[in-house]
Amino acid sequence: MINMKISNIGVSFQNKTVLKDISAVLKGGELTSIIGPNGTGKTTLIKSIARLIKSRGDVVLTDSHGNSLSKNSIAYVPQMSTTTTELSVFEMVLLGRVKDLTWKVEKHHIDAVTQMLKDLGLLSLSYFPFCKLSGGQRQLVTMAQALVSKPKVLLLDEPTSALDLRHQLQVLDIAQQYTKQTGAITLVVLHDLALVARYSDNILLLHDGKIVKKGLPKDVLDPNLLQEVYKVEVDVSVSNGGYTTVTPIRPIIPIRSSIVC
Ligand SMILES: Nc1ncnc2c1ncn2[C@@H]1O[C@H](COP(=O)(O)OP(=O)(O)OP(=O)(O)O)[C@@H](O)[C@H]1O
Repeated sequence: MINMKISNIGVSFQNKTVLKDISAVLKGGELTSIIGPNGTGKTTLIKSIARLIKSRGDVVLTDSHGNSLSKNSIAYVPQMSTTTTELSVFEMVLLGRVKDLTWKVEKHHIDAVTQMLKDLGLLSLSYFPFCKLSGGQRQLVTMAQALVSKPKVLLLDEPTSALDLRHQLQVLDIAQQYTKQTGAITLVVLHDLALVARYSDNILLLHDGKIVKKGLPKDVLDPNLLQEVYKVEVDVSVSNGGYTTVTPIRPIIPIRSSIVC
């Protein structure tokens, strides 16, 4: 089983501290959600783990024998791809295999891309230019590109933000299945706490650049804790179908007075 040890991650931008002493241990086969209010450092944390930005502290990824795994084992899917490439959807997803490609594209690469496009319902868009896709379609293609690279660590930054209800479930189902079947570590930034409750093995709750709680969904999705962090009264309940729902009731401080100009 792979293991990721995050120790004392800290990030500052122009002397402003954005992340402080973030430490956690993540295990293979588990999907962990990162939640917290806007601007609290979720994207910064995921980018630090992907080593896309400089940070203090350490991220050590090891296999079951304790050997270090390289940065190439990590796939990062950003919040929204703004790529203006004329490449087709098929070519974009094939780029996920770039580490394995030589001068020739082998049949197994084509098959892997075709299967991924099928799984995500994108096959009919195979030869459509990526730059002409809708926001949601781009999100699905970027996810497909990440998955065909068979990452040991899958980092997803708000992967459902542009998706309709069906595609939200589809993407998170696929991320969960991938995590369980391959033993990968998956970290997902999400705002929808009902989806968080449904798909997470663990949750990291961030506030003001710090982890205020980490643990199982039942422990982190606590109404009092959520009220304290999000400054909103919430109802956490279980539906007849057995799904946890988190309903915002009202802000505990008037919205207008919380706006800082
Ligand atoms: N390159 C940068 N330069 C300066 N400040 C930055 C930079 N990137 C992020 N920040 C600041 O760091 C803070 C955390 O940003 P981050 O994007 O990590 O938050 P987030 O929790 O992902 O927010 P959201 O939920 O709104 O996406 C914000 O105050 C943001 O303005």
